[in-house]
Amino acid sequence: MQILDAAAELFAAQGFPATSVKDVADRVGMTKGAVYFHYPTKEALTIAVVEAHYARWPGLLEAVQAKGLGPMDTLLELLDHTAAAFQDDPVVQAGARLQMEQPLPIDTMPAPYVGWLDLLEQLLAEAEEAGELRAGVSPAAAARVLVSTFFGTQHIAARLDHRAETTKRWSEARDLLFLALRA
Ligand SMILES: CCC[C@@H]1OCC(CO)=C1C(=O)O
Repeated sequence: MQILDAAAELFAAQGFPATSVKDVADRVGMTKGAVYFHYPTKEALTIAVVEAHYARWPGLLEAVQAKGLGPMDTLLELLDHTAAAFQDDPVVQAGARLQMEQPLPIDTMPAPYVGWLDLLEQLLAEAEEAGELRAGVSPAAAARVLVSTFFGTQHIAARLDHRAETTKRWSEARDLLFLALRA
């Protein structure tokens, strides 16, 4: 197991305060010194986990775009796979929990939400170009609604059922939202 994966599992399960570098070292079967060789501080390891959370999305987007779907279906498929990642991927789960806990100075952590706001606005603008977005719907406003809804859905899933129902909860929100978004 990689150090980052072990840290993600611990951060996802018990959060930043309750997780020590020693816990990570024990989980990955290394000494603390070996972990510190790769990540000089707990804070550096924390930032690396949050960065790894965001690094998941470009590859997922590429995989979905390779299916050659229309823009609106690409958007829908991307968010469905993202919901599955929040349900099953400890790195994604750890990044989300760390962004909620904000254990480090705000300017040392990646900015939350902005990557998704930009990407979804771009995909919705492509949908508008293709005549797939309901007339009068602003891609920027729709992106904000989608990000807020997705964030809230994954957060509630985390608090109410340890993320076991994330994809089910997202599909409920998705079905209603896309009724309003599709032309
Ligand atoms: C896609 C909704 C936004 C997403 O949900 C949890 C979280 C963690 O902060 C996110 C982010 O920062 O982009």
